Amino acid sequence: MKLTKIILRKMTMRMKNPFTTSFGTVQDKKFIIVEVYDEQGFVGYGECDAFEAPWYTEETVETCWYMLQQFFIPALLKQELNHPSDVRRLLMVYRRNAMAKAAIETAIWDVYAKKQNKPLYQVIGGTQSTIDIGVSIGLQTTTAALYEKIDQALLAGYKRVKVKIKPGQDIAVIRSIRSRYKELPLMVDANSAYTLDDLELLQSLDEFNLLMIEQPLAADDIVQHATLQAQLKTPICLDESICSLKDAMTAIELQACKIFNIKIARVGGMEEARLIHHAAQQAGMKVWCGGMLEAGIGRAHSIALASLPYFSLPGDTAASSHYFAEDIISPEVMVDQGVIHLSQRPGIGYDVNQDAYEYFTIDKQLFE
Ligand SMILES: O=C(O)CCC(=O)C1=CC=C[C@@H](O)[C@@H]1C(=O)O
Ligand SMILES: [Mg+2]
Repeated sequence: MKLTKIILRKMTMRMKNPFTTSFGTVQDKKFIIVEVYDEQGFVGYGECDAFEAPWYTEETVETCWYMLQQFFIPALLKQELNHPSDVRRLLMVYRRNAMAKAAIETAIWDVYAKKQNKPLYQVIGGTQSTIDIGVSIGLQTTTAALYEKIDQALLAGYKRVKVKIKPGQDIAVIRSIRSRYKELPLMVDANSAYTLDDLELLQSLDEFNLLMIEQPLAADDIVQHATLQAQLKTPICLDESICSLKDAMTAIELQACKIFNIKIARVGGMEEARLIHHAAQQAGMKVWCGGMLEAGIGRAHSIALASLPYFSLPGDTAASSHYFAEDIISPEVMVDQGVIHLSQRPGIGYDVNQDAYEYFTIDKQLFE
């Protein structure tokens, strides 16, 4: 397979509701789409999940555009590729910049699957034709607003609820949720808002029967997470700390967590995500697929990933309509009573909705 043409698009889509974490708020989601064409005219799509500001990881929309334009596109355009897994090796000489790498690598996986006339999920080794889905609820300003979001999620049939916490908006909030929803499969995500000085506070979350606590400490605190996990009953799930297979192996070795949230963008591509899945399986750790408030193309890739055999906990890939009034794919991602049925069509399994796609494009660059 040879890539003959690549198009980068900068897009912006207004989210139905602003999403707030311990870092800040996203209302207008800016992102990049990578379109790759091969010599036979097949086209594949990848989405870059970086946010506008570097609060989740160090990458931004602009740094990803730059890395793609200056390094990753020149490295891959006109290259003869035997398999999409070659991309991981070809881009390894460039340090980090995982989200920019993942955007082009996933587009190449899509082309490859379309050339094989097979659904991407089967090409990567996925075996589950349905996957369970939960929702992630951002920080709310009132308890009433939080209850309303939880009620909506339950009404739609989502399989679990994740709520964000931060210092000052933690124990009392979780206590009130738990007293109102006794059986709710519930977890919390701190997005690195605590330190080991908060040990007692984090231990007091043990009484609420949470599925897990996601990323309580800083991204580079793998050792500190091991210290914390040894003193908590609730499983720790690592998100921001795991940016590569190597990070995953370190966390396994140190017993820093019991669960990984795998995101294709954060780890640098579909191949790295698969390797982390396989390592977790060998180590007996649980995995699930996170979300990045992505539009339909990123969402489709995450859905394919979550079909790998060892993904067992509900993911964050909620329906398109949960985030946006209109998505850039057709059909949109639908969730039926908390379940997504994998598309059996070739590649990512969704078409681009051309009208919406053009409408949300704010910049475009062609490489040949
Ligand atoms: O619904 C989704 O796409 C998941 C939303 C979500 O929880 C997150 C998205 C992006 C960054 C973080 O705030 C966060 C996470 O940490 O998992
Ligand atoms: Mg998280």
